[in-house]
Amino acid sequence: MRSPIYVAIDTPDIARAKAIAAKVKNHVGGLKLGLEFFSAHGQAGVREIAAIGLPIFLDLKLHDIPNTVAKAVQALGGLNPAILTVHAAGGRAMMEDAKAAAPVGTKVVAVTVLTSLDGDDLNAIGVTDGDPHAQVERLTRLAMEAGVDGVVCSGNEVAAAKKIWPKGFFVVPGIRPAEGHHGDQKRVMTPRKALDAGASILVIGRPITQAEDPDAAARVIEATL
Ligand SMILES: O=c1ccn([C@@H]2O[C@H](COP(=O)(O)O)[C@@H](O)[C@H]2O)c(=O)[nH]1
Repeated sequence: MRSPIYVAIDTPDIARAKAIAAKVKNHVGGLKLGLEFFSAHGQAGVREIAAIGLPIFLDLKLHDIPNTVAKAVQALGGLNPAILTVHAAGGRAMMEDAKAAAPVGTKVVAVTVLTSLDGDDLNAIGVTDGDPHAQVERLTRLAMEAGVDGVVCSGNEVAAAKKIWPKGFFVVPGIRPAEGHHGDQKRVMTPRKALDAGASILVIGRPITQAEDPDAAARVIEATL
């Protein structure tokens, strides 16, 4: 069975991105490319990384009016990403139109509450109950009604999201293999606990990419699953 680990290759340096991808390719399930890489290298860069042969998760977190997002999804369609993200906060019509515009084999997944946000951050942007859990539940229901394939949430909420949407696809970032430095992530969980709670895939960046030996780091994490 394919590993649930998708490595977040967050760098604008294409040589470094290729080197990391080549190192980890035998022990992970896929590669995630996000805004940092895409802003630097666009679709041509994505094709170069896809040539390594692993499924590509294009994490662009699209968030705009429905027509604009649908046209962007259409423009990205030729890349046939395995997974593509939009923001659930863009609303139901935006998610419906994103799904309708995506290629048949692409899972469209909606970001609920970024794992870098906590209750105080939510209060500051007007989510008045300031409760990440409640907001993830609310946006999971909306994403399910909109007909996308699943949601992105932290390991802390994935069990509740799965209860709402048993057939959903759950992407869990904010993965930290051990206690210690979380960087900018505020809602974190270990890989084992996140899988047990219901994650479909685990997104792991710096704990692998910043390791001296990224392949060894991926294998150590895989052994805990
Ligand atoms: O809520 C979210 C949504 C996406 N991400 C992305 O996942 C990786 C996490 O990287 P780490 O280095 O493991 O922290 C990164 O690419 C984010 O853009 C997220 O962290 N949280």
